[in-house]
Amino acid sequence: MEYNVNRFKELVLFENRKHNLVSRKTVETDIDNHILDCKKLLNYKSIENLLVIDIGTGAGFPGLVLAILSAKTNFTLVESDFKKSNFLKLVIDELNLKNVNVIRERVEIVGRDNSFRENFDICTSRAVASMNIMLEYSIPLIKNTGSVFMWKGRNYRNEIETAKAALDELGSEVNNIFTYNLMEERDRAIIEVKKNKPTSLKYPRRVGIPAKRPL
Ligand SMILES: C[S@@+](CC[C@H](N)C(=O)[O-])C[C@H]1O[C@@H](n2cnc3c(N)ncnc32)[C@H](O)[C@@H]1O
Repeated sequence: MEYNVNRFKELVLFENRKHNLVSRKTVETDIDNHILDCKKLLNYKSIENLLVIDIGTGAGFPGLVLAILSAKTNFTLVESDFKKSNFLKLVIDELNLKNVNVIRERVEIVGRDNSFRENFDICTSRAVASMNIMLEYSIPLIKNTGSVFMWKGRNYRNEIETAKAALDELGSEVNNIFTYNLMEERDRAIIEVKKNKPTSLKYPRRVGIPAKRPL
């Protein structure tokens, strides 16, 4: 497993020189922290044997890192960007990972597709959109009583405050907040939101609308 994490690291650094997958200025120094940040979920939650969907995986955070570390868990990675989704597929092939698949599509479209809708035990996402927008992307995809885990910075309380209407409208509530130190004291949080009822077919709205007119 550690070998695969190290190989993933090498591939990010190598491919990043050709394609702009992660901010070039900081990736060489920050990559270990990005990986550590992703791993933190496993300190709080056992994800073994679950069906997980990761939204906006980018170059692999957190969905691909967690997939490398959790061979018994099945991951679907949603990433609309062509270069990034190709990179995710390249890593999956190189490491011969059998527990991951990649969907190159906007999540608003995936969330309206019956083969994905209300299908996952948990959803993860890091640095994709503010919490109110993320809720509209993620809640339709998880099963009733499933959970969404959102990686946030120290500003998470404001995000929760702004997301109150979205939490309500989507029949969900903040269940837990895990805070930890990454670069500084208590600078990171993973917010767990629990779904309490099936999602109205109204959500997610059309591509671009959740971000343009957040709930
Ligand atoms: C800032 S990056 C973060 C990537 C990664 N999660 C991380 O923590 O490094 C946000 C990613 O989300 C993807 N994304 C944003 N909105 C999306 C949407 N509606 N559907 C699918 N992917 C989306 C972008 O293409 C981008 O790769």
